[in-house]
Amino acid sequence: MSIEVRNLSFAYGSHEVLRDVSFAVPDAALVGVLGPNGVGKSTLFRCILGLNQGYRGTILVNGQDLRRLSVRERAREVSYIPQSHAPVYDYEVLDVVLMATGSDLKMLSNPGKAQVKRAYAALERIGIERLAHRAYTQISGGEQQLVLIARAIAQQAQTIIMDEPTSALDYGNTVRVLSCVRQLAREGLSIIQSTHNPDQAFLYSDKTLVIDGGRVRAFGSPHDTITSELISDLYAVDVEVNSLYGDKVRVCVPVREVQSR
Ligand SMILES: Nc1ncnc2c1ncn2[C@@H]1O[C@H](COP(=O)(O)OP(=O)(O)OP(=O)(O)O)[C@@H](O)[C@H]1O
Repeated sequence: MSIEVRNLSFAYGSHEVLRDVSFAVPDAALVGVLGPNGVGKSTLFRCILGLNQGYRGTILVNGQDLRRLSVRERAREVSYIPQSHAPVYDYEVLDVVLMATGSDLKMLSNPGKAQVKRAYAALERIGIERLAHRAYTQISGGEQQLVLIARAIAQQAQTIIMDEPTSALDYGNTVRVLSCVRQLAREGLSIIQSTHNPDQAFLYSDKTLVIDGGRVRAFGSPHDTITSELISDLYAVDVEVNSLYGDKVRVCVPVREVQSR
C-alpha cells in the first residue's frame, strides 16, 4: 500500500513543526526515518495516521486522500506502533492482539476462530506465543513492545508505521524484529519506521528519509543519504561512515572516540 505525502505542513497552535514535507513510499518498501529529537518525526506519523488534524498539504494512502477515509477504513489501511505506550490494557496478551482484528468485524460482534488463529499466528511470527495468556500489564516493557508489533501484524493493514519500534528491545530481539519487519516489506507491505540508529538503516531500509527542523533534508537510498557529513552535521558529533563486507553494509563511528585511544 503506497503512501504519498505532498507539501505537508503542520503546527501545534503557533508552533510550526512540519514545513512543506514531500516524499513517497511505494509498495513493498521500507523507509527509515532519521532525525534528531524533536524535529517532527512522531508529528509526521500522527498526520499520516489521521491523528493530527488540520494539516496543510495532501496525504494519499494507496491513491486515496486520507481526509476522505473513515476511521475503520484507515485501520484497514494503516497500523501503528507508538513510541512509548502506557499499558492501559488490563487484558491477556492474546486479547490485546485480538483487538487489532476488529476492523473486519461487524459492530458489537466478537472475534471468531479465524481471528484467534490470526492473533496466534502473529504472536508466533514474533516468537512470543509463550506470552499469549500472560497479563499485558505484567510483562516487561520490551515484551510489551513485541506484543504491539504482533498486534500490528494481526491487523493485516498494508502499511505499518513504527515509531522507534526497537527502542526497548535487547540486541537479539532488535535484530529479530528488524529482520521480520524487513521480510514483511519484501512480502509487499509499505513500512515507515523511525530510528535513532543510522547503522540500522543500511541493513534494514530501502530508503532513508532525513527530517531536520521539520523539513526533508534528504530522501534516497541509505548509501546515498547517510554520509559522514550529513550525520556529523545532523547530530553535531564527528562521525565517519565506514564500509564493511565489500560495502554491503556501512557503520557510523564517532571518530573522536577512536582518535583518543
Ligand atoms: N501535542 C503537542 N503539543 C505541542 N507541541 C508538541 C506536541 N507534540 C509534540 N510537540 C512538539 O513538536 C515538536 C516535534 O515533536 P515530535 O514528537 O514530532 O518530535 P520527534 O522528532 O518525534 O522527537 P523524538 O525523536 O524525541 O521522539 C517538538 O518541539 C515537540 O515539543
